[in-house]
Amino acid sequence: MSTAPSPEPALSVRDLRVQYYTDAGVVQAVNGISFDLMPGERLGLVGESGSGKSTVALALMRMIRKPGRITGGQILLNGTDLVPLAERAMRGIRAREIAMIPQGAMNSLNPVARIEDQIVDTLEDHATQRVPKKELLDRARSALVSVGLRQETGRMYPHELSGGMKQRACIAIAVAMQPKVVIADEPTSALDVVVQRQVMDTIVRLQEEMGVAVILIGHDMGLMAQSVDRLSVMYAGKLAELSPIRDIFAKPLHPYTELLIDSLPKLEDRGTFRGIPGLPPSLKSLPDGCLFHPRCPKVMEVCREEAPAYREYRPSQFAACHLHEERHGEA
Ligand SMILES: Nc1ncnc2c1ncn2[C@@H]1O[C@H](COP(=O)(O)OP(=O)(O)OP(=O)(O)O)[C@@H](O)[C@H]1O
Repeated sequence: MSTAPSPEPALSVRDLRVQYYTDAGVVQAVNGISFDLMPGERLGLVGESGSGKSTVALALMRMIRKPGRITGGQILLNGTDLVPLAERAMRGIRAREIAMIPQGAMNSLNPVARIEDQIVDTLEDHATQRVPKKELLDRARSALVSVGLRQETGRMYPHELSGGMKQRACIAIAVAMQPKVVIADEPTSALDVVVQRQVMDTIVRLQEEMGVAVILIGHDMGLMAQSVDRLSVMYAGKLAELSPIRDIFAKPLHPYTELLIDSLPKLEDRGTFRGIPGLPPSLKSLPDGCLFHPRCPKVMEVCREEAPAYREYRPSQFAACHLHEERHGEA
């Protein structure tokens, strides 16, 4: 029996660490995370506010600024580790190979420039050779059409666009260079639910048409459920779990994932809100053992002392939890 070789990941992240050196102490924002993003995959990244999601996104783009620094790990894109790359080399990769729709992007559009000119600027900034303006404009306009906007939208200024249109314009800017990896940091926040769905559908459709690999960052597991192939759950700068979307809802490995799923609003318990008791730890002084142990309903003695390893406990399901370590030992 022959098995087809599995494709090379579009992006491989290994033991990535980022710290912010603030006057109040060192913030350990990303504490050693590892994952592979496969070509054409949609990978979700959820977690509470402050769990380090945006820091991961910025690190992957090599855009961490002072007082922050990548303190360890590898980011492998087409076999090249981006971490030690000189900024000059990185400039040739950003937008062309890996692009980001930053958090709040739609409010950072230049208010005095037409939308198509903003796309042309990005294309010009990252072009390796001089391209005639007419061709750049054509590419900008087709990027707008690809995100479901009319070509004429390109002649408009940001204030003439609705929130959903502005966010689509930002997506057009990110995909105009046809990168292999796109990171969308909370692309639907500040939009109403109907427009959220439309923007998410646009990202999914574009991903399918372009075959690009996408990392979607957000809070809303429900919205993610309908849009991603696999979901990763971040807690206090680490990955608690990464599983295919069906498995994560059907049989989550990590108690934190279970609690996140339980806290999703359900029709049958209208009016009640089930939150997760307690607060995440301060990233300036992390607890010993498992970072989730002070809030974990299934805490065991070992969880207070030893950090659990992040492993593949079931086929394609990764987690860091001693509950499975025991079973692992028995197996
Ligand atoms: N420029 C900075 N300087 C100092 N600390 C920072 C900086 N940026 C982020 N942090 C800290 O790093 C930690 C992770 O922040 P990050 O923004 O990555 O989290 P997040 O999960 O994206 O949160 P949110 O969902 O609210 O965007 C937080 O404790 C935050 O206060």
